[in-house]
Amino acid sequence: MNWESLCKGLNAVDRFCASAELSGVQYDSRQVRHGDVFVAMRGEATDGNRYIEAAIGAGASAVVTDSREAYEKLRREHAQVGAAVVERGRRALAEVSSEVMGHPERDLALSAVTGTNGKTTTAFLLETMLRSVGRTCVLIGTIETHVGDEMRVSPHTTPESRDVLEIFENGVRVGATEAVMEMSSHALEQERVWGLPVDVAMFTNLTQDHLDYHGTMENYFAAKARLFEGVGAPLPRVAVINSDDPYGKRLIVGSQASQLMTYGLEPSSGDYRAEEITLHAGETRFIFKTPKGDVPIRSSLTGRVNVYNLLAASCAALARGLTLEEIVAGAASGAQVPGRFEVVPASNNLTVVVDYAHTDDALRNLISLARELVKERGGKVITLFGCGGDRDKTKRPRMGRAAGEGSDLVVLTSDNPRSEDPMTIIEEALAGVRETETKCIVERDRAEAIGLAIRAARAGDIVLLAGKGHEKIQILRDGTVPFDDVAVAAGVLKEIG
Ligand SMILES: CC(=O)N[C@H]1[C@@H](OP(=O)(O)OP(=O)(O)OC[C@H]2O[C@@H](n3ccc(=O)[nH]c3=O)[C@H](O)[C@@H]2O)O[C@H](CO)[C@@H](O)[C@@H]1O[C@H](C)C(=O)N[C@@H](C)C(=O)N[C@H](CCC(=O)O)C(=O)O
Ligand SMILES: Nc1ncnc2c1ncn2[C@@H]1O[C@H](COP(=O)(O)OP(=O)(O)OP(=O)(O)O)[C@@H](O)[C@H]1O
Ligand SMILES: N[C@H](CCC[C@H](N)C(=O)O)C(=O)O
Ligand SMILES: [Mg+2]
Repeated sequence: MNWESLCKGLNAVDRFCASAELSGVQYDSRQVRHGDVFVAMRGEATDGNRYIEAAIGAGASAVVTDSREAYEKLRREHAQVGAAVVERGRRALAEVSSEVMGHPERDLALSAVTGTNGKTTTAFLLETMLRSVGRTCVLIGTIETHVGDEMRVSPHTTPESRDVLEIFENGVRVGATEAVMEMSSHALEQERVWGLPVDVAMFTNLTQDHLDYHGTMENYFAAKARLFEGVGAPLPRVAVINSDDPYGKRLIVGSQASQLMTYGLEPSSGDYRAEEITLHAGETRFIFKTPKGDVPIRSSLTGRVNVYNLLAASCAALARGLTLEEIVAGAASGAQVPGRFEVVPASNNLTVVVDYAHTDDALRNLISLARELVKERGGKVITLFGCGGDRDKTKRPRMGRAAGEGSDLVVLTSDNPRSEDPMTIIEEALAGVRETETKCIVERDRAEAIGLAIRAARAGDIVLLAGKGHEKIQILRDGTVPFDDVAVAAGVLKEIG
């Protein structure tokens, strides 16, 4: 690709078309290789424009900048380098990446899921269903990225457009026809998904999280709603929306998609419903009621929240052309989603569960599920949790309260403290636990705390290890260390025999 032809198509305020061959696109100067175009964007932590010299030093042939000043400097000092100044860096990044990579997004039918909780699980479920009918898929989300059969680790839930498009391009190469991805509110707000044509858009739910970033629930909702408006792309063809959720109801009223599929458990709500639900540890069954007929769904996922996730994925699978029978088979073939109600094998009648609940709503759902499961055997619910540092502080006391309200014992510990003092975070969460009568043990060291929680349990009890799910690291002020709730719990269980 030649910069001259690329920059002619770019929606730039001003540009300088030096003759340069381009090999790739980068938005991080540290990744630039010879012949790349570097897109310099202002951020919150720093400003990509500060790294233009470094990018040119690393071999950038052209620079797209969102700073007039940087553009003028480039023109004065680097006449051999192509340059363009744009209004919005992330939009330009998406447009340039798509052009350079040959528009891979046009070759994939994209299903995207947003909402506070359930995105990862729903995306996994839909991918499983699509794969079960032989389609080759790309999956992008919090835990893993899949390119056909290849598995990669995910640095972000929703990467920058350049990285999404590269994954798409890799997918197209191996014959993928479908892409399933989570779209986080951060990514929608920042337009990391600019220009991606969404075929099926799914909404799970909206409850409090990320107010450090969005400020208010209305802003947070507006960011999520952007998925249904098309971000630099046409409106999604099909909107799949949870009609039991108050914010879902608002999306339904405003929906302009040519096909709207509403789902829920409440009798008066969705066109696609779950009835006759039976919930056990490791098995969920319900009748999937649809305008096209009713079928029995069985899945190895646990809990009511997963009925919602199964409904969302099933609706999306229908929209992607699967039959009801194929959906039944796909749901039954789904394996464990890592760190989502993952039961750690134990031989002593204790149930230890690792789950990614990291909001008050998710904790409440998790604890009430555990309560249902121990009810018959008269067991107790022991909940271990912590709150992430450098994240929404207002959710801390809410999480504390949610943990205290439903549990028989709370063990309050660290999650990922990041740059914050772990004890300060714990104090903020403790204020919420103290609003309840429940006994609370505080232990800042998560490994120690897991030991305390499991050792406090008796046969028949459930121990919930919440917040870190699939994560394999702990992010501390002094650095990042390997950490795995499942492995730590398995170690303790082995010790106590
Ligand atoms: C708040 C937020 O979303 N921040 C993300 C955002 O940062 P930013 O726009 O402020 O960018 P910045 O760090 O100031 O850098 C500006 C520019 O300079 C560039 N740069 C920077 C340094 C350098 O040496 N050279 C260089 O070129 C950067 O690549 C960037 O293009 O863009 C950066 C580049 O992609 C991300 O690394 C960064 O993620 C931070 C680390 C983060 O923690 N993000 C989280 C909150 C996030 O996005 N989470 C959601 C999921 C949430 C959920 O699942 O509930 C996600 O989608 O992952
Ligand atoms: N549909 C749902 N409604 C409410 N809570 C849910 C739902 N699905 C899952 N959860 C809870 O939320 C946790 C996270 O689930 P999941 O990873 O699927 O969500 P996510 O939206 O991808 O989260 P994140 O934004 O942090 O990546 C689960 O471990 C479970 O406790
Ligand atoms: N992806 C989300 C969830 C993080 C979960 C929890 N382990 C934490 O670190 O707060 C975030 O970055 O806010
Ligand atoms: Mg996720």
